[in-house]
Amino acid sequence: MKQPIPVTIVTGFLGAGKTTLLRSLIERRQTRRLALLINEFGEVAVDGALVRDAAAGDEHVHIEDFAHGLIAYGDDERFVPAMQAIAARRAHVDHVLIETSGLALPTAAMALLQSAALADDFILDATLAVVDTPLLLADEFDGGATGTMFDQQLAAADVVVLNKICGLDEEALLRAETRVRERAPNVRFLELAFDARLDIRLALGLRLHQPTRTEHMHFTPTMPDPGATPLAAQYRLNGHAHSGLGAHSHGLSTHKHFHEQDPGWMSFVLRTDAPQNGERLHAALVAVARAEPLLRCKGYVRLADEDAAVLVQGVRARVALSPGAQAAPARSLLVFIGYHLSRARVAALLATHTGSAWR
Ligand SMILES: Nc1nc2c(ncn2[C@@H]2O[C@H](COP(=O)(O)OP(=O)(O)OP(=O)(O)O)[C@@H](O)[C@H]2O)c(=O)[nH]1
Repeated sequence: MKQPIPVTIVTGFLGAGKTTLLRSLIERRQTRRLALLINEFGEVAVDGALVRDAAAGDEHVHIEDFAHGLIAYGDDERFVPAMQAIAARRAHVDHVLIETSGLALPTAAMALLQSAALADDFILDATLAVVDTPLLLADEFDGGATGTMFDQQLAAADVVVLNKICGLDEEALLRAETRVRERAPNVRFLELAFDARLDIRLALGLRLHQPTRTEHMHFTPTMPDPGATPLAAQYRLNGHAHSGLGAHSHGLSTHKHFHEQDPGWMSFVLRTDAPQNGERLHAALVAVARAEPLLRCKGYVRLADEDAAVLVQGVRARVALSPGAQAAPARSLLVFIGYHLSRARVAALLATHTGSAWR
């Protein structure tokens, strides 16, 4: 019988460090042959480009990205075929990693792995949720759409990775751990990470899920099979009970969340032809994050006297510009993500602070 390929799902709120974690796992892959699926909320695949840079043409790392989308429950047209294509190359793949968008729940991918189309070829190894620990400690995930998304991602995770911990003392780490445990009591492991660097043995090959193949069945009031496991002994899979009962109980994350993305979440791209001044652009992005509900910005820009692209990474008002791996683009391009974020206001603020038109 063929062995199912283990799959690790990496979730976490916008900017938590999911892509950084994947990059670091690629660097530490040793002999493992990896296939990665990257799902971004924004319409431009910045994360895919960053992960490709880390893989640097390594033939044992296969990367596929779907920008501007969500791996959705049932009505997704790309996820299942992409996974089936990986299954067809199974002799060359030891482990699959799926990065969900920062605004997606991992549960859609988790459930699809158990569908008839994929269950014979794949097994969920673990779901990891990466957390921006300073933002957690600053109560930035309390309440509202952000807090709801954060809690739902955590609730689906087996392992929580407390990331961005440089500068935090023991007492702060304990507080962060307590907050995660309070918010997501079912999380099994907590890991600490600097720059999302995890020992690969703590990330891959955890085998936290049993092989189960359940069609998406709804509860029927029949007697259980004599051999069915008691419900209490089953592995939790985000509200879906898995047993011979074919029960289907909804927990925190119902299917609704995959079908009806909250329309308040906005993502748009702004571009400019004018070469930028790094310091002014940095100050402009900090000003936008302070004035508007901006949660994430990222992209590549052209600076006035640089031949290489400059990578912009902003998580709220924490903005960093660093040298990118490729040549400077003809037009600078930034993706902005936020809740009820106004494209017009962000463009106007950028124009005021940088002196160039952003459209
Ligand atoms: N200071 C600090 N920054 C970090 C750490 N880990 C990641 N970052 C930075 O946080 C920013 C966001 O990291 P990403 O890995 O792109 O986050 P992400 O979760 O993939 O983001 P989205 O896909 O947009 O949701 C980048 O600027 C990273 O360099 C860390 O441990 N410490």
